[in-house]
Amino acid sequence: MATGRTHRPATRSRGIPEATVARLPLYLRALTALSERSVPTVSSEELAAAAGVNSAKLRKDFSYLGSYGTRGVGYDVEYLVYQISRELGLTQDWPVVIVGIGNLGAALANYGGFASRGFRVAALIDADPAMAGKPVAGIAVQHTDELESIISDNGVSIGVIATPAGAAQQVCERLVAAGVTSILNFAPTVLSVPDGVDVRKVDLSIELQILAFHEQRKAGEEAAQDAAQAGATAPAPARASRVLPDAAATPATAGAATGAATAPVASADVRDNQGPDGDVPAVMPA
Ligand SMILES: NC(=O)c1ccc[n+]([C@@H]2O[C@H](COP(=O)([O-])OP(=O)(O)OC[C@H]3O[C@@H](n4cnc5c(N)ncnc54)[C@H](O)[C@@H]3O)[C@@H](O)[C@H]2O)c1
Repeated sequence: MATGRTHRPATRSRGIPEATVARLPLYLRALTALSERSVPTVSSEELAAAAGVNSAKLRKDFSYLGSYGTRGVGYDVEYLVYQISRELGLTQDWPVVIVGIGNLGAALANYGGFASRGFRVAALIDADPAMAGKPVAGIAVQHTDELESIISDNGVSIGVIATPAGAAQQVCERLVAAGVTSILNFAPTVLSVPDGVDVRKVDLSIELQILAFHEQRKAGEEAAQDAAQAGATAPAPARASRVLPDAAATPATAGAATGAATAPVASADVRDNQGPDGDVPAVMPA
């Protein structure tokens, strides 16, 4: 993938930790909002609060970009927008194809946030012949028969998969064979790709499960506080048993929250995506 190695030291693009890269879009979003309000400079504390990150982490992250701010003044908003955009490769146009134009694919196609961040939806592709030629978000859907020529004609390197899980691996293989080297996968399945191909996976049901985990922990903490405030009169074993039933209810809570809020994601999908990670971002490596 073109990342401008000619004008940047290779060590910089390689030396940025993945966790920092994952936070750069958060900084960029906060900085873009400041830029739109014509705010010229921002302190690390203000920017960290706006991005939801701690300020020491932010300063460390920006040191990887070679950006240290000015003491007493802060960071130059416009310059930082440019620096982060360049680091993320957003100073160039990225044509993207979306494959699978059902509920989710159509919603993604209609999302204005891609274009405003440099991702141009070059084509919408679906296997259903009845969809061919139908406009979605102002773009005529094309049949999968044309997938290879669409990729090469538009120089597409990023593909979005929004097909049912069962079709995703085959779609992925066709995309990769046609020249796509980065895939954003919404289908609830793990994709196998050759070396050199990056896959990121989005799973909202996992996010809901993480929220459910925090909800039950908060409930547990509140119960423990109540028990502590109740004081010496209550016997210790009774207090302990008051917290435990909530914790035991966690799996059911997570399942219910997921099923209710993400109707398209079947319960089998949720099981497929449960992993050992304690804190999985909305977009994660596949
Ligand atoms: N990651 C998430 O948070 C999240 C949320 C919602 C849905 N999903 C997943 O996204 C996918 C799509 O969901 P949906 O509700 O839009 O489904 P949908 O049934 O509405 O749409 C799927 C589309 O894919 C097309 N399709 C099927 N096989 C294809 C193939 N081989 N090549 C190209 N197109 C093909 C179908 O014709 C259909 O238009 C599902 O896998 C679902 O589980 C993920």
